[in-house]
Amino acid sequence: MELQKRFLEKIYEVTKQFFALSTEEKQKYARETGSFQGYGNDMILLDDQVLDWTDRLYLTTYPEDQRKLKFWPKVPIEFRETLHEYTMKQHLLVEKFYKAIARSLGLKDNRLREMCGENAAMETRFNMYPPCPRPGKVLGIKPHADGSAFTLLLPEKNVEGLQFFRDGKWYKAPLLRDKILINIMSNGIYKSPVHRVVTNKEKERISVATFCNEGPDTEIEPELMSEAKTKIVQKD
Ligand SMILES: O=C(O)CCC(=O)C(=O)O
Ligand SMILES: [Fe+2]
Repeated sequence: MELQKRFLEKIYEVTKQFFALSTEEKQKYARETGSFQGYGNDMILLDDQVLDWTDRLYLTTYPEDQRKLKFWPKVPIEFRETLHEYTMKQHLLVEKFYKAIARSLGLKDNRLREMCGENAAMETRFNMYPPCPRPGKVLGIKPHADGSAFTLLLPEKNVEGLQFFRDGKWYKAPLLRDKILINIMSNGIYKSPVHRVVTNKEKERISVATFCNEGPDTEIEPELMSEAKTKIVQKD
């Protein structure tokens, strides 16, 4: 447990150190037009688009042959190695998680894994929200539901900001210490929660979100959910 805690701290540490670099240094990993990977803010899709109050680094981490290392920071020196280790740990967790979800849906243990394929894809987004002079006017991230099958989120443990929407109201997510929060896929049974991040005047906030999806060329068949639903109904 102590080891796990130290490892999660290391992820925060390298993330913080990366965002603390000069803009010039960070720009070496800048996102290219039309690509999601790299350093930078939102893709600009509309003239009057409101930008999120955030600095981001977005990287494909799995399968390994999909990585674009030119966007992987060389500074801090431990960044790449830490992200690789984190990805491998997350991959093991994802395997276990697929099993647990399949079981909870009344499906065979390997059903989701088979469907999502060995090469389930993972992308990691490092978010840094700087202190904001007008917190009431600007959001760190606008309301959204993650498009991933599920998200492993390492939220900042000292600074609040994440909120979830439920029954017409926003609720603050409690601060989590050395824990990963899992947001689950969207389907008729598990709902993908709408969330946002608010800003504050005093403190920067960091989070690391890993989006997990079925592998390339894989589609999750809609029948799976009917299969699951039927089983759940039969169980009741
Ligand atoms: O910063 C957070 O706590 C949430 C980040 C998030 O929702 C995202 O990156 O999709
Ligand atoms: Fe999100």
